[in-house]
Amino acid sequence: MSGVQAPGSVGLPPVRQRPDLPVRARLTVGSALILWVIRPSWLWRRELAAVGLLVVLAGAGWLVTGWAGAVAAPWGLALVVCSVPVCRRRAARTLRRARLRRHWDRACRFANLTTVNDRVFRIVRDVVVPGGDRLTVRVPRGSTAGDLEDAAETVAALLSVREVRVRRDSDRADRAHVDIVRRDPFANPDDPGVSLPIRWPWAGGGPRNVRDPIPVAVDDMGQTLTLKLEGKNILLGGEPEAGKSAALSLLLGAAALDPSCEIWGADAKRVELALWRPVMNRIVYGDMDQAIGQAEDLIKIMDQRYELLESAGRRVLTAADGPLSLYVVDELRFFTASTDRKASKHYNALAVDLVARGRAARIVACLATQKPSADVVPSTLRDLVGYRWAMRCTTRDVSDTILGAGMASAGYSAADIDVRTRGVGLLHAEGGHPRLCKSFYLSDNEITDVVARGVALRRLVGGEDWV
Ligand SMILES: Nc1ncnc2c1ncn2[C@@H]1O[C@H](COP(=O)(O)OP(=O)(O)OP(=O)(O)O)[C@@H](O)[C@H]1O
Repeated sequence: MSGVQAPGSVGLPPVRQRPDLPVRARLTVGSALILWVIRPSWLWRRELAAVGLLVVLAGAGWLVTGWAGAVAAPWGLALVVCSVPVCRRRAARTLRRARLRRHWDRACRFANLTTVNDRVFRIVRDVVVPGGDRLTVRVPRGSTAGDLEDAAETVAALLSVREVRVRRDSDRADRAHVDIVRRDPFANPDDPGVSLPIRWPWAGGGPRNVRDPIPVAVDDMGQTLTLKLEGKNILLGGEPEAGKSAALSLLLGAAALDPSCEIWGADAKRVELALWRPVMNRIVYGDMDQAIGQAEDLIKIMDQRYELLESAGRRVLTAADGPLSLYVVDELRFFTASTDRKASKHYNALAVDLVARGRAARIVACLATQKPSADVVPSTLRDLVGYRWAMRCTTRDVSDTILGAGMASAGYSAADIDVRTRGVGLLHAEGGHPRLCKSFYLSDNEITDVVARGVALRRLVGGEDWV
């Protein structure tokens, strides 16, 4: 029998063998019962309770009407549970949950995660999400969330799932959050070559406040991800057709639905922002001089806002001081690395200034580019951006230029994204870790509808005297 314990026979002998402890424990009848009968049965308690209930019913039926009742009573209950949808769902959920806990227990034991007292990471909460299961587990005494994180790959193999992710609870060291990723929620089982669009939750609603968290994507566990634009800038990169413009259109949609928001755009390809034109304050296409003029005008507005702050003796602009200005650039490369090098140098200096000083002046830059290399996105510009969103990239290096150096080696590479799942990328917000997600999608018809509502809202509000 394996198991060791310090001298003395009080308490439960450890099941896991610890070679550094010299004395083998003597299993008493009580401790053997706990280890080999009570604890394993506890994991089957729901099933045992169900069987017990059926046996009691059969006994009661036998007492009342004999054998006919003994057969009819348990079958009757089973029939009721199966035919009433609420009962059926509850029973299925309970059995599924019990099975998950048994599999989890067994995986932890095989992954050598038991403590010397035969304890494992205990599930305290489990939620079924589209990508699999999201658990909160209690860390047993003597272990840390890091132990589970180190064994995540072993646990994933034991559970036969795609991936197991572990995150320590930020408030409690004895709690960890575990994502059991069972399937790819972005895959289209009917036609893997077609990326199924996910409808944007704000597509059909009324006016919005652009300062609220904007839903932009769904992560691979089915959770909605939001971005708060105020005080931030965003850089989107990825190979052609990866879904950058589709992601940008969500930010444009949010801005369009907030009549107090100003939208400025620069679109080298003309067609990407064309649909948004009716709600835009100013748009330039592939013209360097116009793009420079537009950036200079935005800088003038920024300076005016800082002057307003200075004269008011304040440091923070509020919504009452003026609109939030969204500066959207689709295909940044055209402006930052054009054939006219002098003009591009000038534009780069303006763009860096806008991104660096614009945040406090309520100017938010959203920059999209196919090629985020150093010659296209000056590193000074890239380092100032709070949100980085890497759609599928051709190489790990390109992915790193968007997300930050070392991210690919840390396991976050947009080059690993399936080429068929358009709109899937890694979204990295300051202070967090990149999250695999798929952006919501606005079809051309939906964009037209959002724009029409944006125009109507602007007409309603009209006549405001902003700085
Ligand atoms: N979130 C999404 N859901 C479903 N399909 C998407 C999604 N995002 C993009 N797509 C599909 O991918 C196509 C290309 O998207 P998009 O134009 O946004 O790519 P892009 O990266 O801007 O391309 P380019 O760099 O050539 O401008 C879209 O027409 C659409 O069919």
